[in-house]
Amino acid sequence: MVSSHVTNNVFTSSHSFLGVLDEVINKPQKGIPEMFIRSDKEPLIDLSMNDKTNPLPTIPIFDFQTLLCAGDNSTELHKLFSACKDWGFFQVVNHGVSSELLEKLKFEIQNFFKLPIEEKTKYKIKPGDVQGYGTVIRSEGQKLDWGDRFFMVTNPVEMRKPHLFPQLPSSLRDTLETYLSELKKLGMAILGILGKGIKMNMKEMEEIFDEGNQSMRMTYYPPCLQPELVDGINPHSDGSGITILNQINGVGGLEIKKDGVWIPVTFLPDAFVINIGDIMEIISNGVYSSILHRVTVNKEKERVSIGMFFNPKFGAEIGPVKSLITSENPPLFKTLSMEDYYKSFFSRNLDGKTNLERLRVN
Ligand SMILES: O=C(O)CCC(=O)C(=O)O
Ligand SMILES: [Fe+2]
Repeated sequence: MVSSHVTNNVFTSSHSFLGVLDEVINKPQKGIPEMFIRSDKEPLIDLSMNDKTNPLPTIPIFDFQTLLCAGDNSTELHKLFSACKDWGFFQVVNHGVSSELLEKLKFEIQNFFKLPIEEKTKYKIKPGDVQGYGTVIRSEGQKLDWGDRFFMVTNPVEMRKPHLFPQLPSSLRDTLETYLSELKKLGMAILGILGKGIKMNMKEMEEIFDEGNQSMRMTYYPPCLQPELVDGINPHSDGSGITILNQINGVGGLEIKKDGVWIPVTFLPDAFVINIGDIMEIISNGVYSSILHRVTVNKEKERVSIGMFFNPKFGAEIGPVKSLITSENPPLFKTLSMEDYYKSFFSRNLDGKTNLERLRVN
């Protein structure tokens, strides 16, 4: 059994599947294999309903530079805090990450997924692990997503697995390294701002996330002849504090569940989609919402995305922040170590909000 070389078996699994592209599309077979067909899938959104007279709501958009300069009681910050409560998702523009870097990243990631199977197999998730190329299979009959993904921990640097990040093609590795450091700055700034909305001082939030654990998932969603049968990614909430998602090639498909309705996240060039994860819902004692989202796939076009997950450091305790707890406002979630949190999170597949529900105080 191979386990993370730093932590004791918190990132564990049984075995894995490489990907749709190499195991399905590039092999002769008829129709969509049973293991991808979701009989319980909620129908795709009928976009013809999204007309000018009756448009679907769209997730809020913020200018990052404006947020940075905004006073604690400004309308702009209040709008942001409301977005985190009501939507759990927002987009940021003017974030300072250069278009050149984003273009380079797009080029490198697209090329990576086009590598021959032998190259990608080098990164395949090993038994007992959850990091690497592919999808973890935990049970017989498990349904698989119509997406090829590569997940790994990138920070702290000593937690990188020697056969993953350090072995990536050097041009991808260098570009990712720059991207990760740019996103770390952005992520920490956003976390600090979000802290203000729950009456935390910036120090408190920084202490939780500073030198934290960051991971990333790159996903390639191949086109599918019967998109209504499959999920690009099953409805889930993220286990992170926050996630910064980059819709690399501009092809949509991300949808979030708001007030019982699936709403598409529109693509905005050079914008990042930011969402609240389960850990932030816990820390904020339910003030901020970690929202269900899914990816639907497309008949003609492939979708490529990269998400970066910002988590507290190992050794941190997570639980509702003390400044929010009063006798009228008791803790809604348990307090636990990050290690126990990861054990619980990585022992299951992404599926609804099941992990968060387990951490709720009865
Ligand atoms: O590809 C996307 O748009 C979303 C991916 C996602 O939700 C995830 O990786 O957690
Ligand atoms: Fe997600």
